[in-house]
Amino acid sequence: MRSVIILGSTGSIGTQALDVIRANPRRFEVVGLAVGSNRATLEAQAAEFGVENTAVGIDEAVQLVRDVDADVVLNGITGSVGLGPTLATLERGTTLALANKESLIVGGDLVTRRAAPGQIVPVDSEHSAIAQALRSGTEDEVRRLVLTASGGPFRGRSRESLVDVTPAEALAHPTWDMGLVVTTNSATLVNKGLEVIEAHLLFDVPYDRIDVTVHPQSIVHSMVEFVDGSTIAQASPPDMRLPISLGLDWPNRVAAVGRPLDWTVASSWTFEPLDHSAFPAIALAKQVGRAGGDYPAVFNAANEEAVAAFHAGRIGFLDIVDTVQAVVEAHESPERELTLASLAESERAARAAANARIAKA
Ligand SMILES: NC(=O)C1=CN([C@@H]2O[C@H](COP(=O)(O)OP(=O)(O)OC[C@H]3O[C@@H](n4cnc5c(N)ncnc54)[C@H](OP(=O)(O)O)[C@@H]3O)[C@@H](O)[C@H]2O)C=CC1
Ligand SMILES: CC(=O)[C@@H](O)[C@H](O)COP(=O)(O)O
Ligand SMILES: [Mn+2]
Repeated sequence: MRSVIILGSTGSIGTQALDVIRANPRRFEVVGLAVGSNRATLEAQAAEFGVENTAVGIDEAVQLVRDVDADVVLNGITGSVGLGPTLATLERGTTLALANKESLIVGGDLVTRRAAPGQIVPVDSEHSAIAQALRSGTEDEVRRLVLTASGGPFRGRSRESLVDVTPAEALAHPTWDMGLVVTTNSATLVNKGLEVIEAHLLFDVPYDRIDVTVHPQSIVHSMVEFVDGSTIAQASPPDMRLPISLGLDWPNRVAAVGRPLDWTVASSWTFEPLDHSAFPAIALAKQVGRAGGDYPAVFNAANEEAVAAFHAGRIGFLDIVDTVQAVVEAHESPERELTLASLAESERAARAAANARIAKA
């Protein structure tokens, strides 16, 4: 029996994790639940799963992780606010099933340095796919990681045609049903930019050996190219319960957690190159990833502010990445060593810079 703490239990990742656990009551036991503010759903979940330890808000989530014994903590909180619980989990020595990519990207080596080998198990679909594919070869046999991107709801559109797109259009993801922030990030391709940095930090592969290809069907979740020219891809219908289940009990597979591909019907999987002129976010993310230090945190913080402003009707869709780019370009990294305190200050300054630009838009 694996004991599990779920952070963000009311969200898309959290509720799908509870689906996995509900279907496998002899394999998993929930010992802690944390949410942002949705107390009513939290209480219903705690009653259903018999959970005594619950938390509301980030400070309580950090305390929950510190106080409660568990085999694995699933971090399904959205945003860089998830950094505290990520660090608390690693410091306690508990396995971290990581959906909250922002905490890794923002913390960078402040996070990776605290993690024992294998302590972080990726839940993000692309990184779970890569982790599965990497089991086919040794580290020095890996030539390249290839992340797939759905292309989002605006795939194939020119930059000019995106000026007036609405939040509702941006939230109409073609293949995945996810929370508001990650869905918006899929539309701008900021999500894929973040995922390139996430892949670099998780698998220690240099940026010039991490590629992205657009795969609108979201069936191939990512690939590893090996030195002999062989490429191993992980494929399954788009359903986060599969990578979540692997995150909860890596490297063991949970039977019947997802439906397999149906080979009795005709289907096509297609791949196409990125359109960097319409979607500059991935090139920008690689630039901040290479710069390192607090640059990824600045990129993410500016994006979080711009996404909120877009949904509040304060800026247009193209202003999201334009704001991030302007904040990153104006940022001067402090000479001092990166610490949690300096990171918090860099994020605060980036949010202020983003909001100053948004106010003028
Ligand atoms: N959804 C998906 O399929 C995928 C998601 N991810 C990543 O997983 C993470 C979660 O995404 P998703 O589930 O879609 O997001 P949702 O918006 O659906 O859920 C967010 C969860 O975080 C909780 N939360 C928000 N703020 C706080 C806080 N301050 N303290 C504690 N809990 C908080 C929310 O609680 P409340 O309901 O009370 O506000 C909610 O439970 C993101 O990092 C995302 O990028 C990665 C791959 C796929
Ligand atoms: C399911 C998942 O992992 C998301 O992060 C997904 O990758 C979003 O899809 P795209 O960013 O490829 O549109
Ligand atoms: Mn993903």
